[in-house]
Amino acid sequence: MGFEEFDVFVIGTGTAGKSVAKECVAEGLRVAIADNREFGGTCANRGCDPKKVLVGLTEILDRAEKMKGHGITKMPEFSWKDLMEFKKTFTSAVPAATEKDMKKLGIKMYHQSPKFLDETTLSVEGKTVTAKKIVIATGNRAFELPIPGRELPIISDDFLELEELPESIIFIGAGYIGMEFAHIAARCGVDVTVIDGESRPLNNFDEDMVKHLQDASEEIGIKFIFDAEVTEVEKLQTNYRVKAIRKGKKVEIKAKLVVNAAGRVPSIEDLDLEKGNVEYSKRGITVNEHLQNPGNKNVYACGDVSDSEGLPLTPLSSQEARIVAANILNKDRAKKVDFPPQPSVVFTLPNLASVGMNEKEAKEKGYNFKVEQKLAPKWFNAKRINDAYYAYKILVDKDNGLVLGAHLVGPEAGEMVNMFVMAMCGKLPCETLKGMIFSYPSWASDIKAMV
Ligand SMILES: Cc1cc2nc3c(=O)[nH]c(=O)nc-3n(C[C@H](O)[C@H](O)[C@H](O)COP(=O)(O)OP(=O)(O)OC[C@H]3O[C@@H](n4cnc5c(N)ncnc54)[C@H](O)[C@@H]3O)c2cc1C
Ligand SMILES: NC(=O)c1ccc[n+]([C@@H]2O[C@H](COP(=O)([O-])OP(=O)(O)OC[C@H]3O[C@@H](n4cnc5c(N)ncnc54)[C@H](O)[C@@H]3O)[C@@H](O)[C@H]2O)c1
Repeated sequence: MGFEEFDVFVIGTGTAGKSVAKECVAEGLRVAIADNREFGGTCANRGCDPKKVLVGLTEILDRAEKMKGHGITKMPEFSWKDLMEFKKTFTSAVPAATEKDMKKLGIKMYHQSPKFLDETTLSVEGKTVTAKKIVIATGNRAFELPIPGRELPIISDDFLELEELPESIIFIGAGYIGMEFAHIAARCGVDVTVIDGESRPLNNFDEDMVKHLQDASEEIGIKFIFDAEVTEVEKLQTNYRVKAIRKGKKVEIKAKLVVNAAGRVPSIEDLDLEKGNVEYSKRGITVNEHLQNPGNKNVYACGDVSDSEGLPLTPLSSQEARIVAANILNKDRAKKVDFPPQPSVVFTLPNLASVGMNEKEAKEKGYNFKVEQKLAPKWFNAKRINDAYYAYKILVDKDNGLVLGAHLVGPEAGEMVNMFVMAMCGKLPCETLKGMIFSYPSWASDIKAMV
């Protein structure tokens, strides 16, 4: 049994963990990092980045489909196999490159889940390791459905590795993953059904915008079954059968493949948190305003795994990592979590994007606000590419003209929402936005007409 001492031990090599490790080692601290999977985390290996590479191809198919009869005479042909090869050029180098980077910086690496032995001691790879500060940045993992046949569906990690697409897929869950992957599959010719226990997709997004997305999804052939709690998955000879209860009645559907997109939960079960007096709940590692654990003040948590007000999204993982590093290093910059407006985008086609308050929140908080809302397919930007799905809902504070929330659906909503982030962070009133000069014709230039 060896014994090693560190100033900081980081658990998890995703966006959050590697940022903390790098900042701390740069300041001369002795830093170690551990991961029980390939280094580099979810976003780069099996999340945002590879997903968006696949979306890139479907953008071409979508554009071509919409321009059929307006100049496009033949749909482009595509090869899923070649697309996956292209995707691998983004992902396959990530683990080795991450390790090389860590090694160069002098960060000690471990390739196993550490377990707490006490408040400052961990056991990893057969060694006992002590650290003044321990950072938990283990992210989320797919939620295992508590139903018979739970082992039969694949998860998003596996979808992103599919050598070929099956002829039909059932997605359990109409959240981010279910909707984004359903769009990819449907545009590549798969017969797609999405089943969800709620009465609509993407429950946290604006209902009106989601309705447009649902219409667009149905237009590309996606079938939805709502209010249906999945109760069992069965393997048949050539298909899988998904059983659900919908409004008291049994529903059964079949497909060649089932994807579990029913949510993600904190990855904390291997850490023996009790031994380290680390407080946690089913939402993740409990943190105070310094992202420090109230049970064990030597422990910080950041990224998806922290039970903070930050959404489980990549930019929030970076933001939280900055705060944790600043606290460990005792730096002057923001030591308390203070989240700026958090944009969230579902990369379906059209994109669904949102930042700030919805109408219910604005009402509850007592704002005196107006709602600027429109379906805008006749505006030049959408019309020139023959896209029927372009809509917005902007909440404006009547007292000072500031944007309280922006909810968008459209081909470039994922980019446009960032303009609203700037307006909100910069506290720019609508009159100021209207007086700005934006390039034309560009999607951003539409913002002046939206506020
Ligand atoms: C399919 C998919 C698509 C997504 N698309 C987007 C998107 O478009 N935009 C966006 O903003 N967000 C997206 N996300 C979310 C985004 O990936 C996460 O918010 C982000 O990666 C979280 O970073 P993190 O560092 O907190 O955790 P992670 O990147 O998940 O890193 C955690 C690391 O900890 C490791 N680990 C877990 N348990 C242990 C343990 N016990 N011991 C040691 N190591 C452990 C894991 O192996 C992993 O490497 C997507 C997620 C998925 C699944
Ligand atoms: N574009 C992005 O930013 C992006 C993309 C993918 C994932 N993510 C991150 O990953 C997280 C997880 O995404 P997700 O799509 O897995 O989860 P989600 O929470 O967004 O959606 C899960 C859906 O599954 C449904 N569900 C759960 N159990 C069910 C059951 N038994 N029967 C029927 N329906 C059931 C829920 O009602 C919900 O609508 C997101 O919250 C987000 O943080 C982000």
